[in-house]
Amino acid sequence: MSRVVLSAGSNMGDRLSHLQSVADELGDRIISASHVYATAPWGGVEQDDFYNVTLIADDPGRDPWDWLRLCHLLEWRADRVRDVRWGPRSLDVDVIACYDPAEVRSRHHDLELPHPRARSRAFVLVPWLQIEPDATLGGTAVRELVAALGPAEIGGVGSTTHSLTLPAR
Ligand SMILES: Nc1ncnc2c1ncn2[C@@H]1O[C@H](COP(=O)(O)OP(=O)(O)OP(=O)(O)O)[C@@H](O)[C@H]1O
Ligand SMILES: Nc1nc2c(c(=O)[nH]1)N=C(CO)CN2
Repeated sequence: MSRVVLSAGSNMGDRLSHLQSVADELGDRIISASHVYATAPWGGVEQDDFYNVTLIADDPGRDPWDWLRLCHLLEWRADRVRDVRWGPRSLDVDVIACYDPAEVRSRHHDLELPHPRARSRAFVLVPWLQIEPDATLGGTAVRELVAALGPAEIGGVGSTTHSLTLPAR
C-alpha cells in the first residue's frame, strides 16, 4: 500500500486543464480530490494568482520515488520551465506526504518527506483539510498547522472556483 498526498498548482496558460491533467493521469487511483481553489502567490514573487488542488491517491505498486517521477512527468508534459524559484509555472506537482502505511520520512535532497515547506503553505493545507479533516503531517494535525498560519496566508486562499472531473466509481 502506498498512499500519497499530492499538491498541484498552476498560474500559466489554461490553469484548470493543467490541473485536470493530473486527475486524468491518476484516474481511479484517486481516493479524493479537493475543490480547485484560487490562491494568491506564495513566496514573494510578483505573479498571477494560482489555481491549487490537493489530491490523495493510492497505488500499491508505487513507492515515493515513483510518485516523484510521476510528478515530474506531469510537469514535463505541461511544458513546465524551471527558471525563477517560486515563480510562474504551467504546472507544479509536489509530493506532500507518503504513507506506507506509516508516514514515510526522507531527507534526500531530491525527495524530502514530508515536503519541508508544506506546513507553511495554506494553498496545500486548506484544500487538504477539506478532503481529510483528520489528516496529520509530520506527526502534527493539519488542522493545527492551519490554525497556526497567519490571517494573510489563510486569506490568500480564496473561494473554490471549480472541481476536477474524476472517473466514475
Ligand atoms: N516532496 C517533494 N516533492 C516534490 N519535489 C521535491 C520534493 N522533495 C524534494 N524535491 C525536489 O525539489 C526540486 C525542485 O522542485 P520544484 O521545481 O517543483 O520546486 P518548487 O516548486 O520551485 O519549490 P518548492 O520545492 O518549494 O515547492 C526537484 O528537483 C525535486 O526533486
Ligand atoms: N498560491 C501559490 N503560490 C505558489 C505556488 C502554488 O502552487 N500556489 N507554488 C509555488 C512553487 O512551489 C510558489 N508559490
